[in-house]
Amino acid sequence: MFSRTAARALTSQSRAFSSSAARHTKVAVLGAGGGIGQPLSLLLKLDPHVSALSLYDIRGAPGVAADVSHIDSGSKVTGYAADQLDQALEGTKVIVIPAGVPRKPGMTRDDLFNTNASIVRDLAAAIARVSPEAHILVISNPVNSTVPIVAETLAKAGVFDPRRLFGVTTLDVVRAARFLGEITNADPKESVVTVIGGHSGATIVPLLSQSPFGKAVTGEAYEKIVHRIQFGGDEVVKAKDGAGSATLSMAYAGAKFANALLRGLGGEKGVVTPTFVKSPLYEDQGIDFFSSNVELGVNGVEKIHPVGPLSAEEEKLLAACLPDLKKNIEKGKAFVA
Ligand SMILES: NC(=O)C1=CN([C@@H]2O[C@H](COP(=O)(O)OP(=O)(O)OC[C@H]3O[C@@H](n4cnc5c(N)ncnc54)[C@H](O)[C@@H]3O)[C@@H](O)[C@H]2O)C=CC1
Ligand SMILES: O=C([O-])CC(=O)C(=O)O
Repeated sequence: MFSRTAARALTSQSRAFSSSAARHTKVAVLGAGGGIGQPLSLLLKLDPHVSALSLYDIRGAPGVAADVSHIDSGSKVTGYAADQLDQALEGTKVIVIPAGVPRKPGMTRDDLFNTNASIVRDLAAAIARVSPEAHILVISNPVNSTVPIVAETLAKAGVFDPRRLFGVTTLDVVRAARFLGEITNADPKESVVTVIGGHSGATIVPLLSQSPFGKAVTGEAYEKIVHRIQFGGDEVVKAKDGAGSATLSMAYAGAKFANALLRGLGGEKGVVTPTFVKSPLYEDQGIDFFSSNVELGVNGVEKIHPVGPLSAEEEKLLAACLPDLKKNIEKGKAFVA
């Protein structure tokens, strides 16, 4: 049993935590009118850490903002039209970017490069000018290339801080937990899987051997679940049959990652999740962006964790990942150079 003094101490500690976790952050969504942008804006409106929500798109953001702004949570929502990007970015601490075209059946994520590279570069250039200290969460595909594009654009402007740039790979982590839960009958909250590498096909490397549930999966079942995690995006593209790619699960994943970052920025300790960041882990092989578990804190990236022990199968998956990832990163950098 707690003594009265201990109970009082706990209460004041939890008050202190809730005040550090209270609404204090202005967040922008660039691409807020889209399939991801709309539900993501809704979920961010519900996040207790968000004090203001700035919704921008080249079309439709004021309407989405008017709609979301009626929800009875504490944050203030403002929509911005195509010619109001600078106003949308003013004073933002966290910027989430789901702007750009999605896949249709038969396309790879890399097929989106020609359209999305310039969209992301131009948004990054505006961020460099108006809100260079913001934390930037890149959802737009191909993530393996768009994150280096943002990094190079910020670097050109002299404002790149690797602690504040994140490729959102959370959907791979969400899928891995769900798919593993499905085959092991575990609650997905218990069947969490670290996913490393990048965000497309063979560059997605799930580390099932590090999960108590995952390490029990072997043989054909192992091959199948790895393939499903790597190509989960294709399942949705195929089922939507020309109407786009994952939007609702991605909005959930984007809000989940944003919440983790906001908790870290608010001073919560021990917030660790995979994300695609500038990373030293495979730099000796010319790969300077990589997703692995990252501790998020008051400055953004606090600590990049090593990948940990890998099974023989995972070593093979990683060997297949690295050359593809390297090409994708180089393509992004070359675009800005
Ligand atoms: N990282 C990940 O795990 C995932 C990434 N994606 C990617 O997210 C992106 C968006 O997907 P959806 O929302 O389904 O597409 P969408 O076409 O429904 O929405 C994209 C939005 O971006 C807007 N947009 C285009 N150019 C813009 C600009 N310069 N500034 C601001 N907004 C602009 C469009 O007007 C549109 O509203 C795609 O590239 C897709 O591949 C999708 C799912 C998962
Ligand atoms: O598959 C796509 O094009 C969208 C995406 O990145 C995903 O669902 O993982």
